[in-house]
Amino acid sequence: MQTQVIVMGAKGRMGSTISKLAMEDSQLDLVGVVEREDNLDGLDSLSCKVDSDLSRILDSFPGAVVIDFTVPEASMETVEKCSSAGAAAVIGTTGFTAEQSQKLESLAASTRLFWAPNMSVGINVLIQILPELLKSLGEKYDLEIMEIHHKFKKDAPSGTAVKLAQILAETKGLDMDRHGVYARHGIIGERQKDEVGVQTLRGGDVVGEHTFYFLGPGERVEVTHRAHSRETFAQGALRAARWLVEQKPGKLYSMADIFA
Ligand SMILES: NC(=O)C1=CN([C@@H]2O[C@H](COP(=O)(O)OP(=O)(O)OC[C@H]3O[C@@H](n4cnc5c(N)ncnc54)[C@H](OP(=O)(O)O)[C@@H]3O)[C@@H](O)[C@H]2O)C=CC1
Ligand SMILES: O=C(O)C1=N[C@H](C(=O)O)C[C@H](O)C1
Repeated sequence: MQTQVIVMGAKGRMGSTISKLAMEDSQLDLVGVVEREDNLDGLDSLSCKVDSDLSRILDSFPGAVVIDFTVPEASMETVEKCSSAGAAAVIGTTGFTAEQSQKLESLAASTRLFWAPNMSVGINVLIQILPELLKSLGEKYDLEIMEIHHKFKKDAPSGTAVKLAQILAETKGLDMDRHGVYARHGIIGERQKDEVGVQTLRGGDVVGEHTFYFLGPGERVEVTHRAHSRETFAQGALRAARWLVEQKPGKLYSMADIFA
């Protein structure tokens, strides 16, 4: 039985990649794509329903999984529509406010919802193992994170850096709301022991690069993840869609649930 998928933002960098791979996946049926009213041309090659209104497509395919890698305000609208229609949603969008994230958590009680800021295997394996590395290194090792992305990226720091910074900060007994340092400039004085620095670089066509620095006495450990193609994220999103369709509402699922 094929899993029906609907892709939001089908002309976007991620939406177009996900649509392409969905068409090539024998376990999936790309039944619809959504783009803005004034941007619907050139999508006929996808051989599926093309519309500017998700609800109209969901009327035809109520059992579909909606995949949304767009912008926060659009993704929130997607989730609301899926919740009303009883459809499942895989969200890859980053840059949500705290309120929007809370809304996703609350809607997940009654809607099959999946959100991950990075759907590559590599980053999600690092989410599992970096806390243990940091614990093993001990409290003398300062934590800093740097991320590099293409010049078109609208949010900063990346959702990946935000998520891993919080996880690793908590491993050190810290909290990014209090201990996060996102810019350093001028006479800043000595680095405090309880700082966690997150630095952002933007330029070129970098798909996504994250380096985690563990800086200790006389040595440092650096762990870098480099995404070479958006297909790594798209394959993760399609894997999540195949998995989510079999789940029940109850929590905001993430890649850790698939890896479990
Ligand atoms: N979780 C993960 O693994 C990954 C997450 N991402 C995240 O996915 C998101 C999208 O990234 P990317 O594909 O590079 O971005 P793009 O800008 O290439 O695509 C965004 C899409 O959203 C659409 N869009 C923008 N604004 C609106 C709106 N107000 N209403 C409806 N649709 C809208 C755009 O449509 P239009 O073309 O008409 O403007 C476009 O199709 C980002 O948040 C990024 O961080 C990216 C890669 C991996
Ligand atoms: O905007 C992107 O491109 C990416 N965004 C995600 C993030 O913000 O972490 C994931 C990936 O790094 C690519």
